[in-house]
Amino acid sequence: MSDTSLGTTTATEIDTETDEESADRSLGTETDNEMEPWITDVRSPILEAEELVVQYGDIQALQPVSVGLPEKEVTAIIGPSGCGKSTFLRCINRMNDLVDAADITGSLRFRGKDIYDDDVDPVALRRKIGMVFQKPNPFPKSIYDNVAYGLRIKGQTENMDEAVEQALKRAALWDEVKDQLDKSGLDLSGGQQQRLCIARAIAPDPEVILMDEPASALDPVATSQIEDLIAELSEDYTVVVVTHNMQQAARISDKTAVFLTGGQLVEFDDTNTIFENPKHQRVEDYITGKFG
Ligand SMILES: Nc1ncnc2c1ncn2[C@@H]1O[C@H](COP(=O)(O)OP(=O)(O)OP(=O)(O)O)[C@@H](O)[C@H]1O
Repeated sequence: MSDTSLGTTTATEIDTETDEESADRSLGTETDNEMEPWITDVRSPILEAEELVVQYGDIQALQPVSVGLPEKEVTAIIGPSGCGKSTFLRCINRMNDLVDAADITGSLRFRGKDIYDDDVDPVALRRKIGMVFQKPNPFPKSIYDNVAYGLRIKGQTENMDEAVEQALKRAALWDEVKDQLDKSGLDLSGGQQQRLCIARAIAPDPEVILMDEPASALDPVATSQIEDLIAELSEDYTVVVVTHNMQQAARISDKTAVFLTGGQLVEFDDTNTIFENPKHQRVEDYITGKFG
């Protein structure tokens, strides 16, 4: 395993749980609780939510959510507007820490370690669990400096050129920008900017990449490039992607989580099953466009 240190917690501590124990817990005793039926049969999930609840003041954005997400696969999160998709995604790298009103209970484990434990440094966590947002948001800096940013924060001083090149290649942007690395990231097209943001997220060598509607602000060609890129990235990374676009979810994901009104995770399964043979009528109604 690569460096999974989350601040003061050592990789060794995180490693202490065996795959078997992890799977046991994910399949375990919680199934007798009606509120969390989607402890799934994902073996050795890299991320596990257990009874995760988010409240913004009086608004309960997430009902108790329990789910295990598979490693090096793409999980799509779908559901109607306001059902808690972004809230769930932002919990995974503690972005909701930045929202004063957010009250989070339950647990969310990354490789068995609860990321809400006191000894987890959120900044270190976000290097392991990077995020890409709906609207491309490159820094007003050069292409090179955008990608080098996370590496510098991490304290890296050597082999910067190679690392920047590698990240740009992995984000399928290198060929388009290799001769203009000093150009401002803001001068790229929307699709290029989003791939630059993906390069910035993967430069510090994360294990998980969270994407919140990464293509919804892009044209069809740029969208298709991002979708192809997501497929490539899942060979090396765990990708969790929120999308409003059900066809996109069906195209790009291995697993799909369906959240419905009230912040309830109603169904989680293989993407083919969700789209072809969902277990819940409400999910079928949503998938077939009867509501939402
Ligand atoms: N910072 C916040 N303060 C208060 N309420 C919030 C905040 N962020 C989200 N909410 C509320 O929490 C609920 C879930 O919001 P969230 O953005 O997670 O849903 P979503 O499914 O991602 O929606 P969309 O598809 O429209 O982006 C909504 O009722 C929303 O209004």
